[in-house]
Amino acid sequence: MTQPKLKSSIAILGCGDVGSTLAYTLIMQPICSEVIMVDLKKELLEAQVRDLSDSTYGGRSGVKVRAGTHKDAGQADIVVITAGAKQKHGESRLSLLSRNLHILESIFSSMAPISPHTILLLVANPVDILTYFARKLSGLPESQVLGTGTSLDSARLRGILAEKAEVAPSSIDAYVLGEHGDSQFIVWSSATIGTTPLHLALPGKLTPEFKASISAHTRGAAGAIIAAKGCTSYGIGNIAASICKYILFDSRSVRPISFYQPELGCCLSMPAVVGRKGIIKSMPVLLDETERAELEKCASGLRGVIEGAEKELSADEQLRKALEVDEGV
Ligand SMILES: NC(=O)C1=CN([C@@H]2O[C@H](COP(=O)(O)OP(=O)(O)OC[C@H]3O[C@@H](n4cnc5c(N)ncnc54)[C@H](O)[C@@H]3O)[C@@H](O)[C@H]2O)C=CC1
Ligand SMILES: CC(=O)C(=O)O
Repeated sequence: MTQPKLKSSIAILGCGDVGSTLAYTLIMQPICSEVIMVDLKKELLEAQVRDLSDSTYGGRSGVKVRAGTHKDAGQADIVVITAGAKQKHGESRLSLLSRNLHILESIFSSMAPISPHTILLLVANPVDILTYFARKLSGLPESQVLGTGTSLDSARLRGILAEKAEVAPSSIDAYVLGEHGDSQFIVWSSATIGTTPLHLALPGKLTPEFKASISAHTRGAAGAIIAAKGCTSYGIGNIAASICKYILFDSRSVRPISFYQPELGCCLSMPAVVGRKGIIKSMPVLLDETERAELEKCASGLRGVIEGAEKELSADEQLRKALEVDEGV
């Protein structure tokens, strides 16, 4: 007779600023019974595990933190990928692609074989492109591969609109969709405060200038924080932990998440129901003409980036094969 599974484990690949903040958030809530930390930097890994473990001894969270290998990680309930280079001041997320795609490839070859039940959550940037390739490299069903996408941008949007409307952020229902990057767009047409459409809640304020300044704030938030402190970590730590909770608790929360969009040929954020099996279903979204055009433009840009990356991967593969022949492997 098989024993019931009592543990819920989350593996975090990359225990730098984002990975360690996520681990700390998972412990403090608490969201799972075990956090497995993985990093190539052995000293950093050990130090993070010791420091995070220290945070568990005084409280009642009961979460066990341990260092693991990539292979261990591949058996966890959720694998969160934060491993990768981060933007320097003035760099775009897309400029990280080549470095982080190679890291992603090496992660999947070290993790194999991945448990068929694992849910993958991509955080490393550019997150939509890496989610697309993680889907291919992992061999997991599409519904089990998701990226944090514009969840963080939507939280930032909530924050600024809450300030303008002088209400709690939790009362704002507004989404940033598309790319977690420069081509993201705000769905103004369906934004509400409570049940009140935004144009009624903020009478006379929704001018093109107001919208442009809110979009610029949301799009530029990461750059502004990185310019001053070198990374962003608390916002994404909380967002990634919440998504882990929706999964392990099968909460069926509707969030803007990056996942594969068959009709657009790429991964980008659209509202989805998130639960124990990952993306339970996508939620239809009503877009006006401008928003629809923004979505098409965003998807076409992402498809262009994917095509370029696919060429780079196939050139790498050819080079690898040629070297193997040369070396008589
Ligand atoms: N999606 C989002 O909203 C956000 C994404 N990010 C992204 O998250 C990523 C990580 O950012 P930080 O933690 O600040 O960077 P960091 O440099 O502090 O940490 C990255 C860690 O990954 C490790 N790593 C590299 N290759 C690895 C491998 N093969 N296996 C295991 N670990 C490996 C490094 O040793 C390093 O410790 C970046 O790509 C950043 O752009 C950051 C904030 C928000
Ligand atoms: C770094 C990043 O992607 C963010 O904070 O939005």
